[in-house]
Amino acid sequence: MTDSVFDSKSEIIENAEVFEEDYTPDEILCRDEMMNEYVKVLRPIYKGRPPKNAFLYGDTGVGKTAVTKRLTDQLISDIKEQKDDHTLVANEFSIVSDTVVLPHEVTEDDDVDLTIIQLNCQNLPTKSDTNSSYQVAIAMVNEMRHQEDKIATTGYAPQAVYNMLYEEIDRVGGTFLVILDEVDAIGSDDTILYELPRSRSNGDIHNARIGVIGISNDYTFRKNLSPKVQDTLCEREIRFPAYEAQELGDILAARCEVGLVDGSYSEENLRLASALARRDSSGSARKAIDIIKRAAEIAEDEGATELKDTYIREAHEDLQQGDMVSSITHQDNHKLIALGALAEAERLGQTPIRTKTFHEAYQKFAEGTNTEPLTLRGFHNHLSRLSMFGFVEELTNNEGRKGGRYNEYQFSEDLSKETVKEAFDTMNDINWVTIRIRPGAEG
Ligand SMILES: Nc1ncnc2c1ncn2[C@@H]1O[C@H](COP(=O)(O)OP(=O)(O)OP(=O)(O)O)[C@@H](O)[C@H]1O
Repeated sequence: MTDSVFDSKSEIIENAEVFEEDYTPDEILCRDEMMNEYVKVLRPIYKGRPPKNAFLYGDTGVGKTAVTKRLTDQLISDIKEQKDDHTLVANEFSIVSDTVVLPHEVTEDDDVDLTIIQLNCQNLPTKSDTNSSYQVAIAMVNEMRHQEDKIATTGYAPQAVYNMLYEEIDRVGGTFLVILDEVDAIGSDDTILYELPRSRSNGDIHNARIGVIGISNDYTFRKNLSPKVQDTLCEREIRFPAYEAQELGDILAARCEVGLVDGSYSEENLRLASALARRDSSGSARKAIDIIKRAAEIAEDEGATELKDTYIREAHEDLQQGDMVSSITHQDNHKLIALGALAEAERLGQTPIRTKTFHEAYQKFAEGTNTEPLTLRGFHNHLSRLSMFGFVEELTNNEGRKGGRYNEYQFSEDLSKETVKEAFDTMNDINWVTIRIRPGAEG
């Protein structure tokens, strides 16, 4: 037996893969209704009829991707089975980063050729609003080309890219299912979403039929789509509601049964993890699974052979902290600078801090980051948002005639100056500034 420092004294995690993001569970629980709807969308493909378009929406972690993966896998295997007296040729596509291409199945029976291309629009090379449809088209062209024929992500006229895309689609032929995950990331230029479903009726392609499935957790995106896209893409809509705590418990129980050592956890542990996930993520299975995974790791580090509620609470706090860091990094520069200035104020023992002093601290921090500071009024708008988002707490004081009414600010219970600093440390485009604050700027 080896005696390694990397070994833990106890083992609770039996199969770590089942807690990874790309794991496909054996069974999708609590989503029967959505699966039934989804099957109706995919059924024409199985039957060799023209594919349908659909739009799936629901908050993060509610099973949109898991259900999609499960049903497309099943579609491929059922088509294979249906045609098992024909020759199947797996057409190898290379995989560009963050995109998944399921194998292209070519049967001798032309009407069931199926190519599934799945792209995560968030991971495309540019986030610029004006050309994301263009980037989707380029990514699709590259999915269908061999390494040496792939095209660059810039430099082509949009029409030239669409022509290449149609050429590739026609070359491969058959039925295409294009799944665009996080489709809202394509922004306001939704050209690709009406180009693709209409390409056959517009005479751009002749040998293929295309169905498009858009997946999003941004409800406003659907509303803002151009009417012609709404008509096609949203032909069918499938809404994925948040999971209830009980449903999260069922999903966790199934996951832990394969992932954790028998007898190392209790129903109560799972109930707590589900309740915490339900509370702060409005029902994300991903959150519930992450809590259990982290809690099991903490338990192993502690040398424990069983999960305890304290580990689950600790895991939850760790993850909250991570979520906080990432939501800070998504704020604009003025809000970041305001948070940095508040962290500095707290370090100097100046919190809660009055508005004018806070504004002065913000100005100093802004100067140190080479940012043009906002006036008190503009700054105040950002403060209101920070307090609305739950980063900052606004305290209203009333000292009557003597002192009047005034506001003071401090970090909310969920945020600390260390977390703000940690968030700054992860960002390359803004630096931390050490400032001095003149107390009593309010006069
Ligand atoms: N009904 C379910 N049964 C089993 N596991 C599930 C279920 N729903 C979600 N999961 C698991 O929860 C995690 C998140 O699910 P999924 O990726 O499908 O969410 P999503 O709705 O696509 O989220 P996002 O919008 O953030 O991409 C995955 O590990 C997935 O396997």
